[in-house]
Amino acid sequence: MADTVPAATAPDPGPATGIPTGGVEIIGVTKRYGDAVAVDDLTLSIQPGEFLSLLGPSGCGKTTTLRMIAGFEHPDAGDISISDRSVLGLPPHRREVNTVFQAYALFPHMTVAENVAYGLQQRRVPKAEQRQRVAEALDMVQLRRFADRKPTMLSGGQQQRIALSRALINRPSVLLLDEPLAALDRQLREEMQVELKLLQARLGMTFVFVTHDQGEALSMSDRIAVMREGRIEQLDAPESIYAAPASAYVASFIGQQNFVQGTVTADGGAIDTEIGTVAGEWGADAVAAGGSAVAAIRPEFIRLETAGSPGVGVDGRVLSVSYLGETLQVVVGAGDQTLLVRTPAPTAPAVAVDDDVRCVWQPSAVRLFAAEGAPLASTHVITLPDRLRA
Ligand SMILES: Nc1ncnc2c1ncn2[C@@H]1O[C@H](COP(=O)(O)OP(=O)(O)OP(=O)(O)O)[C@@H](O)[C@H]1O
Repeated sequence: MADTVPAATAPDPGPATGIPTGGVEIIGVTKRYGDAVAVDDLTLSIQPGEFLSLLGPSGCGKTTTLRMIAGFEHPDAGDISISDRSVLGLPPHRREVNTVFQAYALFPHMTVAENVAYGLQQRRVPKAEQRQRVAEALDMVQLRRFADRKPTMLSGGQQQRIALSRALINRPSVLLLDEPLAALDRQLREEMQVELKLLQARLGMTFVFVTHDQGEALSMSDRIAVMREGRIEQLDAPESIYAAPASAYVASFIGQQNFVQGTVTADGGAIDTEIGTVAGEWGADAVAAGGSAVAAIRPEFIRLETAGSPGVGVDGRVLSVSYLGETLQVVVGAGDQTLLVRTPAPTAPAVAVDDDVRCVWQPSAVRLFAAEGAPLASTHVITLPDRLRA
């Protein structure tokens, strides 16, 4: 995320071949920096017109992957093709891509229209055509009325939309976006997410979007590639990643989870834990009987009932109740384990701290995974106050 240089201009699309433009094939790509492997034998096929997000924690190789597609970095091994042609060895400006960075780097002394026209000017596109294309590009982001203003007279969100229209004006087949919304405040970011998705659908252009924000990836993407240490851990539609994560890592990275550690039972379909036997469905590979595993239950899949009610679950005591607007968040202590429960506020049961309750869930909502060696990234862990342990 260090670039402050406007994205390179893209050439006009190649000759019509009948092959839809904008597909990206990454085949067995590795990138090393000294001894560190930033991207590790990565293979990924991005469809023309797809909105694909690369999602993962800092340092997992998202930006390096994007920069190799753009041509700012070069793989040590493997191949990358765009619209069915290998781009290895091609400089950024000869690829059918353009990039939008987090730092939008608009020229402050130029007007909005001059900023957007910059790439066309460099390519000596005739003035009349420049004017028409700038107007079109500003219309795409609904900012034509600001054409004569200086960027400093606009909000952060408007400046980012100008950076977008500057990247779109050369009609790239693929738009690469490296955390373009990270600098915006939350409300603006959410508005821009909707706008970006609408724009992408309208243009039918391939978008490759780098983010470490799972909400952003879930709300915009056709598919999400969850990355870990230079590799793809899971590639799937947002709803599949959310409902059926393949590993505890993916489960911990997308949404919130209650993780309960245990040992796989003899029949292999459950784990024995501190809060009893928890049955569920295996994420990817099942662990053999007696092995260490973890059960993951999302807060919104747990229902609160009165203590002693029937149903699969566990009895506990309410430790805290927080009103979050649309939802009520309740933390329940059961032995040394705490469970986070989230329930729609309008239909939430009336519960208060120290109430005895029963947390109930459907076994089909529980995912079982092999226990990870390292602690899970966003494992829900709350230390019980001593007074509540007794
Ligand atoms: N120019 C470089 N020189 C040395 N190491 C680098 C360089 N660029 C990236 N790396 C290393 O490669 C790994 C992957 O970095 P990369 O920037 O692709 O991750 P990322 O997932 O995009 O992280 P972030 O979200 O923080 O940008 C990291 O360990 C990083 O330190």
